[in-house]
Amino acid sequence: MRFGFSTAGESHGPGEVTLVHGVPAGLGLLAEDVDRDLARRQQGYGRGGRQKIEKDKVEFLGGVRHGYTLGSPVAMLVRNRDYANWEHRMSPAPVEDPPDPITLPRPGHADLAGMQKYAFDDLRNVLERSSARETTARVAAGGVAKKLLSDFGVEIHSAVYRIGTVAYPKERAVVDAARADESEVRCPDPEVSERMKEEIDAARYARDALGGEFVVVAHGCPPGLGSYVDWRDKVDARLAAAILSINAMKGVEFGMGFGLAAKRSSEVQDEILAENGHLARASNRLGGIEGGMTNGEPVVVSAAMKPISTIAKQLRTVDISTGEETKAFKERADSCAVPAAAVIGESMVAVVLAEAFLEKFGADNMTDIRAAHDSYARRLAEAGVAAR
Ligand SMILES: Cc1cc2nc3c(=O)[nH]c(=O)nc-3n(C[C@H](O)[C@H](O)[C@H](O)COP(=O)(O)O)c2cc1C
Ligand SMILES: C=C(O[C@@H]1CC(C(=O)O)=C[C@@H](OP(=O)(O)O)[C@H]1O)C(=O)O
Repeated sequence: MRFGFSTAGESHGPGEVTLVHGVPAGLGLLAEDVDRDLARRQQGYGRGGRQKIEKDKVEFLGGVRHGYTLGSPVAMLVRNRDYANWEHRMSPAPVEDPPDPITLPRPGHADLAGMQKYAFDDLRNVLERSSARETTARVAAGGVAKKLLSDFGVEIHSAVYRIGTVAYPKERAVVDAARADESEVRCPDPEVSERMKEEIDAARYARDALGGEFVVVAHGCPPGLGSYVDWRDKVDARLAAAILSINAMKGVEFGMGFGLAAKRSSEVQDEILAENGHLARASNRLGGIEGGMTNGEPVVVSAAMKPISTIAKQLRTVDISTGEETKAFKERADSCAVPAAAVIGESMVAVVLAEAFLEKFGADNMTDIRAAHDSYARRLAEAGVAAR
């Protein structure tokens, strides 16, 4: 089965579940490989009270034995500690005194269309699954994908380069992404990080919230992941879908992104140079992808996140139970989640690249995959067309 994953779980239910299929046998995999990114996803200046309650840790329920994958689906559980406070409201079994329905949909959240689509009169039934708490389960899948990729020298980092109106040059964020963990907002520049934090404080003080932009960089991808042959195989299209599937993402770019539309060709294409028997590029303005395939340069994907929609400055809405105009439902929320979204972005990029990697090199077991990978690298080197 092709590498990929599904998730289950509600935000305040018992836990977040991930089922990763198509994982090759023989991949070394420890809980700490997953827990590292679960912890990073919980961090970030501007998060709400929920992160003080949760301490996300993975439990493997299937697919791993004595530290190695078995080739069977990898099943993972992250328990929601907050469930202890929600057992009555989120009980899977019927309850005698159900809570009052919530009928004031928030503009910008999934509430209204979700109630219309699934015939709910209580938007809690929508909110619980549309909440970005689900991204915990995605980051668990990303942990498996990242471990596979790192065994072949592929490393993935991210950095935040805009929060609200405070921006840092994207090109510099790309170069310094490996240092972003040092910043509470995941921006590699300490001075800009402080200004971003002030921007978040100011928005929160105004009972409002913020979005921003982040970039994910994958170093060490071999050329030829993805394909130009079929539209479904193009790796940039798959990465774009994966990024846009993250809650609140409204735009995705590769390399210099939309900025290239205003340039002349000679200012955009990455010239090919011969360098000591290798090929090199004079630049990486296209973000490491040409013709729907990786080209051996770092893959550079960035995304724009819209501001959080649950705000204390409640926006106008209509009470679905009465038809009366009123103010939107409000509960505990983040005021900025761009730093967390960047970590989720890393995970989704890792999943897509791992899938494309296993398509290219086989998927049954690590020994055969390594042999195919090394043979490909040898052929490119012998032909003098290996990337730097
Ligand atoms: C890490 C993360 C945390 C989020 N936290 C909140 C939040 O606390 N409150 C909220 O209203 N939306 C939050 N969102 C955004 C909503 O989940 C998202 O806007 C909603 O699911 C509707 O989907 P859409 O924005 O993609 O259309 C968060 C998103 C991410 C990625
Ligand atoms: C719980 C997480 O994110 C949540 C995403 C979210 C939303 O509406 O998307 C709403 C908030 O949850 P709560 O209502 O419990 O405060 C966020 O904190 C998480 O990322 O772990």
